[in-house]
Amino acid sequence: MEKAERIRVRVPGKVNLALRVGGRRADGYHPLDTVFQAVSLFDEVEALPAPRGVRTVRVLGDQASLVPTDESNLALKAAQALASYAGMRQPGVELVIRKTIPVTGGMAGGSADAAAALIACAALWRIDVAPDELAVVAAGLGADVPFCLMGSTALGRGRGDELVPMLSRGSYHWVLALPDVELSTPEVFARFDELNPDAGPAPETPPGLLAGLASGDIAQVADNLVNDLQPAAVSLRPHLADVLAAGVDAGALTGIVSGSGPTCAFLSENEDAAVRLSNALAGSDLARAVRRVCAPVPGARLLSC
Ligand SMILES: C[C@](O)(CO)[C@H](O)COP(=O)(O)OP(=O)(O)OC[C@H]1O[C@@H](n2ccc(N)nc2=O)[C@H](O)[C@@H]1O
Ligand SMILES: Nc1ncnc2c1ncn2[C@@H]1O[C@H](COP(=O)(O)OP(=O)(O)OP(=O)(O)O)[C@@H](O)[C@H]1O
Repeated sequence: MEKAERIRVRVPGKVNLALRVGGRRADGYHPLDTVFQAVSLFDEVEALPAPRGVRTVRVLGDQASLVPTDESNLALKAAQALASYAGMRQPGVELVIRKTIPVTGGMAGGSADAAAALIACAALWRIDVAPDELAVVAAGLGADVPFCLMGSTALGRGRGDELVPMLSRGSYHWVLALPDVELSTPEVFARFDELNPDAGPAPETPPGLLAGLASGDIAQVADNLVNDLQPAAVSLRPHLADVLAAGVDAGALTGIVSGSGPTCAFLSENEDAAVRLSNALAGSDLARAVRRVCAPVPGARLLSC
């Protein structure tokens, strides 16, 4: 009997090193000027053959119960979008998601699963799709999905889905604090609107950030991290201010809210400093979990076995 095909894709979460946000557009989205960096916190998506018309998803991991398994699951939506793009009629797939990226954490967890599902289903269904075409399908699924395909470090404009890969030197050691509070991305953008009623086009990414990334100067990168959604996230969840202060007190070069939050990301000088910081934060009761990651890492990739 032929062995069932087993396709696995690994995909990283992200932090935004700069997240400059402009005023709400007529379509409800906000213009962004952002620098994404993919970090070594990975979800895994497995695609198994299923009968024609049958598409299911199972989610495994600590926070699995927070992820829908109906057609609103972003990985299932990705499978559907790819089938439509390729003009296939009802191809089947059984998806299994192993989650490590925090759910509604501001690290693009659902977007990552969508990106991984695109690669996994393309392999399972033997669709020969060029990376730039896959990026178009990805953008239709959500603003962060194209970056989850690309990974590494990239500049994002438009809704965040118009990407240019960036020159980046050096290895970045982050400590992520996952506070025990919830925040939804649309809610944070809506609070941004209340706080910035006169916002115009997205402000520029600080030139010092681009220079620091190009030269691998971690201190310069740390000095130029910026997140325009941070005041909105902190005003909705004031606890985040305590988490940010605790990370800096415990030795981080600096700390920022990741994307729309609530995850707080702290940049450390080197790996030893990151170990000390993560121990200090894990010993506090400010976060439900603390993770140490490095960056940048590649985007969604097939695993060979
Ligand atoms: C906060 C970030 O993670 C930063 O990278 C992204 O901007 C959010 O990306 P995402 O979650 O993939 O976004 P989507 O799933 O496309 O949109 C979710 C919601 O976020 C808001 N949204 C998202 C992106 C953007 N440029 N402007 C927005 O206002 C909208 O309310 C939208 O309905
Ligand atoms: N495969 C999936 N994994 C995680 N969340 C999913 C998935 N499919 C749908 N969702 C839903 O999407 C919403 C956003 O979850 P997600 O984990 O992507 O948040 P996030 O990381 O804050 O997003 P972002 O950083 O892209 O704004 C939640 O309501 C979640 O239940």
